[in-house]
Amino acid sequence: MGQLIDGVWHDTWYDTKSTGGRFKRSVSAFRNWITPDGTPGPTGTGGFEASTSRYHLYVSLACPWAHRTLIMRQLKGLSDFIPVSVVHPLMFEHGWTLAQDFPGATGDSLYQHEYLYQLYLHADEQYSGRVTVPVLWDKQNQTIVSNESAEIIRMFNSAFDALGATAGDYYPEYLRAQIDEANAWIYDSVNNGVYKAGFATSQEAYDEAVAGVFTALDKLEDLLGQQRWLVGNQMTEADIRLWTTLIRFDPVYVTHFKCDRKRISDYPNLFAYLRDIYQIPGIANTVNFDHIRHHYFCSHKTINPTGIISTGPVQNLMEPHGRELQFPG
Ligand SMILES: N[C@@H](CCC(=O)N[C@@H](CS)C(=O)NCC(=O)O)C(=O)O
Repeated sequence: MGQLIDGVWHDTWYDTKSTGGRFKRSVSAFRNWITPDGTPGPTGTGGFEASTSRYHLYVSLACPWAHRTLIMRQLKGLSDFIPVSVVHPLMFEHGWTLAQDFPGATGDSLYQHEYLYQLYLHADEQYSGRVTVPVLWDKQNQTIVSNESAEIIRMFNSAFDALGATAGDYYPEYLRAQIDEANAWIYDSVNNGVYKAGFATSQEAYDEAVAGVFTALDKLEDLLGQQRWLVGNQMTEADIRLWTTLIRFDPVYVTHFKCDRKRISDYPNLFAYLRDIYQIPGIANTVNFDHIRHHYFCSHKTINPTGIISTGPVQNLMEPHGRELQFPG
């Protein structure tokens, strides 16, 4: 765990001293967009035209933000267009590494970098900031298109459609306002809420964050008892974004991040919704509990110094969920 400052790696944990024990996630630095014709997207510069052979994705299978991009890549049938490199699940003094001594860790097939921070330096040798996954890489210009998962999934959703991506729009025009609204409160209270609880270094910061997590889960339980999906009557990116946190909740966040008032399996609607999405063809293959559990329990030495991995819950994610019958059409 660390960061780059003017192109030099520094091994430092998150600073919560200046924020009253509160964890604040920094803003992603590379914000360009792949578009069908290479024109600029909502942020960044142009020149990143959709292509079937130009882009590459670096992910951690442990990371909920990177997991969003893997799910959208799967749903949109982009696996042949956008190959993936998977980092090692353990993250210590060099940050994410491309070591291969863990099943499923692929190494860096493009440049054989040892550490992910070297990829950031490859893009910008003076880079300052955190070195995070996911990273969407442009092989042609040898640079980072984007390291913001929320924007990468929108590119995957539509930029490759004319090149043969699988049909399906997970950010349809007519639902955008509602999706944006759902994303905003779910990000703050759930996706990032569990991290705020887990990385809090004051009781007050923890109490505030964990209350937010469970107020939001109670609200979601109620909502998902009335409708199959978060927004409208189709699966959207809002579901993908919520789901990558839910799938990690019982196996990790309950114990490791002290989000232990309830488990997802204690919420009937949330647990059925979790299984509904898990059982969509191709989705289960994006989930790797070995990477997830090893990463969190072993890498966060400040909150779990022994590195002991808890025994974990028994969950049957293949149990029928019945939501298609509960919400027909
Ligand atoms: N806003 C980013 C956040 C990505 C992020 O924070 N990834 C974590 C892994 S779960 C990471 O790489 N952390 C390393 C660090 O902060 O040094 C996104 O959604 O893409």
